[in-house]
Amino acid sequence: MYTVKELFPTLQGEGAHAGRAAVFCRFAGCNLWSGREEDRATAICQFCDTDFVGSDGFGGGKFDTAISLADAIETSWRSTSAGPQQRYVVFTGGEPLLQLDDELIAALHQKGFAVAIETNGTMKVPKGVDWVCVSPKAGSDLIVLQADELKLVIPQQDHADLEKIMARFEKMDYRNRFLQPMDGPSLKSNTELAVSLCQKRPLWRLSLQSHKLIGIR
Ligand SMILES: C[S@@+](CC[C@H](N)C(=O)[O-])C[C@H]1O[C@@H](n2cnc3c(N)ncnc32)[C@H](O)[C@@H]1O
Ligand SMILES: Nc1nc2[nH]cc(C(=O)O)c2c(=O)[nH]1
Ligand code: SF4
Ligand SMILES: [Mg+2]
Repeated sequence: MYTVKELFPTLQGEGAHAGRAAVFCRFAGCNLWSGREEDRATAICQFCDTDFVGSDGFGGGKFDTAISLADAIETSWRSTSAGPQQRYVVFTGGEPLLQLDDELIAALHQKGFAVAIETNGTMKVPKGVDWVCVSPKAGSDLIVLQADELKLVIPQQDHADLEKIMARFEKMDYRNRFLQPMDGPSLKSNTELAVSLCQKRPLWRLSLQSHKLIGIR
């Protein structure tokens, strides 16, 4: 059984595939925060911008089988009149690796989808995922040390430590590196910080949450 908070067609807003048509499947639940506001201050991850509790969002629900969820993803893709080419599904959450399994990946490949994930990098990635975006969280144990894309939300700690952390990630095996300004009350100054760091360290590129800028999901 898979618990899905929401399922919707949109454009990937972030990172290397920004602008690409995709179905987003947001699984319920996360291992770094309960999702309840009263627990935020004591959570490992405290800056989350997402409601991933329950299954009551647009297109959400409980899916008994991999086939039934893959069918719903295909229906969502078709709902925008998109053709059969470049089928792309992004699993996010919450933490998608709590639920994504081989059977679901196989069912989507069968339908011609490329499978992407947005993960906090604390859980093993199943074989067969076509695009892995890791977004590490300070205070958690990062185990996904190789990926297509690293997306570091900044700042998560003292600015003095930030460049040291970036230097460490520069030596690791990530094919693309992004800085994404943390949304919240300091978004403007966080964006300025990200711009100046990308200029100073050109192994990094800026990732804006472009879906928020244009008011799409
Ligand atoms: C809601 S998370 C779900 C996937 C996974 N749990 C993770 O953290 O990567 C999706 C993406 O949004 C980013 N994100 C969460 N809160 C954010 C915020 N306040 N500002 C900018 N990015 C944020 C995460 O770092 C991650 O890259
Ligand atoms: N359009 C759009 N792009 C996204 N990229 C990552 C997202 C996420 O919440 O994981 C996200 C999202 O929620 N919407
Ligand atoms: S790890 Fe991801 S889903 Fe979980 S609380 Fe942090 S940003 Fe949100
Ligand atoms: Mg989001």
